[in-house]
Amino acid sequence: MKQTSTPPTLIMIFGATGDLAKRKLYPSLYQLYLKGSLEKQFAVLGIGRREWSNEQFIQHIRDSLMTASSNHDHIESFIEHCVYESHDVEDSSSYINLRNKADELDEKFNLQGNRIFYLAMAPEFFGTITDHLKSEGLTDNKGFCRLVIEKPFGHNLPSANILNDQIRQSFPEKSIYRIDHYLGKEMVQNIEVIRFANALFEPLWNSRFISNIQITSSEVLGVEERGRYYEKSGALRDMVQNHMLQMVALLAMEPPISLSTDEIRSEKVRVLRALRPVEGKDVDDYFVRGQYGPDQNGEQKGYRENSNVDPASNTETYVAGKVMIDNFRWAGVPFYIRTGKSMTVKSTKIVVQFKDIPMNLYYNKEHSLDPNLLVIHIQPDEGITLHLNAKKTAQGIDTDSVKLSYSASSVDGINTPEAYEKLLLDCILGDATNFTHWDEVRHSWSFVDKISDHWEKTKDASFPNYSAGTMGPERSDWLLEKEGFEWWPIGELDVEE
Ligand SMILES: NC(=O)C1=CN([C@@H]2O[C@H](COP(=O)(O)OP(=O)(O)OC[C@H]3O[C@@H](n4cnc5c(N)ncnc54)[C@H](OP(=O)(O)O)[C@@H]3O)[C@@H](O)[C@H]2O)C=CC1
Ligand SMILES: O=C1O[C@H](COP(=O)(O)O)[C@@H](O)[C@H](O)[C@H]1O
Repeated sequence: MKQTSTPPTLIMIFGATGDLAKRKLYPSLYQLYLKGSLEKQFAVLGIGRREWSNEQFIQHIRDSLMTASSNHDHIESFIEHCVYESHDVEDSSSYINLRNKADELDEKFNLQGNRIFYLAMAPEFFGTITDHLKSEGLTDNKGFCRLVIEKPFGHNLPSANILNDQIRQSFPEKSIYRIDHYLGKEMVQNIEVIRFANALFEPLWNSRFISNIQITSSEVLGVEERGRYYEKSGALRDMVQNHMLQMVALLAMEPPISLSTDEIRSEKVRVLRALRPVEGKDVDDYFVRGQYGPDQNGEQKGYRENSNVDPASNTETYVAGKVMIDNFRWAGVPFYIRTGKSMTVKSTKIVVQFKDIPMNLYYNKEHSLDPNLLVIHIQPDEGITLHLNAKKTAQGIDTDSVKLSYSASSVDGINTPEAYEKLLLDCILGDATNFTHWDEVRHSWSFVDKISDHWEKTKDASFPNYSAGTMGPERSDWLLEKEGFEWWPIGELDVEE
């Protein structure tokens, strides 16, 4: 089935031999190709350091697609559009070869000079690459030039600032597509629709009716082979600065006056500007950090036992926090967030807990009323569930909790597209709505830096403080308990199909 058709495009992937390209980018491009979203006029120019022949590259893509896709029928025609160029991004002299190759592909596939430069490489190379793309004339083409940048965008605000200044020398903000793959997830995109397309929710979406919002993104996997990266990052920079705060912004923003990229972004920025800064000793009241140790049976190893990890590492693999938004709508409503590695379940869920009704007519000693909840299931299940109270089917007026569920996969009957597929398509179409603007990045770092500054000054002597395979350190329960709340057990809230 043909989706939206796209303009002719050359997609230059820097880091074409790497993990991200193999696991996400080629399968996503192939899916777009299968759906007819890539016209015949497209080409992929893969760039890596290793000296591969074109045949080796094509075999690499074939392997990736054979594993990732269940439809192998069009692999051979797809890879006819893929070409490899060995190139060290630090070698200024070889950009001229790249330019020639890009021009050749332009002509061969009639790409009308449209180019996307996808930087799927370590961030230390981003600035060098963009400098050279401009100085060697790769951006002097007659079509559009877009730059896709992978995370992490800097390590803190000062480094993000430097990086931003550098890439802005070569690309204007409107041509920069900073990836946050959570913004490509179906149910993250659905947050806006649930809020703004339902008369039922929007009038209640404020501090008068909502008592707290909980966002959990838990992973079962540990840090595995990514110790080198993770040691410098930790959960706060890896997940909170980007994905978690983006979800907070989408949940908390005011209705935009239109669905244009600029209007949505500016509402998100206003939320990020309103985040209550947490610094110094206050960090210990608002945030909890954790690091996993081995599990009770010794089957799963602890974080400190991973390769490229300091055996006395102070890096957090878990963060829970209370985020306050100091504006009129959200005064006094805590947004609790938590994310971590090596936890019990792989799950991302948002639980919106409504305030209790003013007087419970149905209260008796045996049972109290459950609060109304709206659960937004981001992954692995996708959908929404509304938890209500209704009369028990029996004599009397006893109440029971009931759930109204919508499961995206069972209703729509299709697998939702992978986040990267949607984001690549958006980029080819020139829609930057689901990418992060510099202002969002700037405010997120500013919030997160104050927390990491405090943590860097103070070692956590209790690390490791949760066992692999559990829901994090006990102190994260205290964070809610002291305010009369508790984490909703996300493992038990699955959407009912
Ligand atoms: N992997 C993932 O799931 C995710 C990755 N990311 C981000 O994506 C980016 C890439 O990650 P990932 O694919 O895992 O990294 P890899 O280490 O697997 O790949 C790195 C790539 O960079 C290339 N490279 C390194 N140095 C040079 C150089 N001097 N000149 C040319 N090419 C070079 C490598 O080429 P060669 O091997 O030929 O030397 C390789 O293709 C990172 O920013 C990461 O943070 C973000 C989210 C998820
Ligand atoms: O960006 C990242 O996200 C993944 C989690 O993504 P998900 O789509 O599987 O929820 C995380 O594992 C990784 O550490 C982080 O860099």
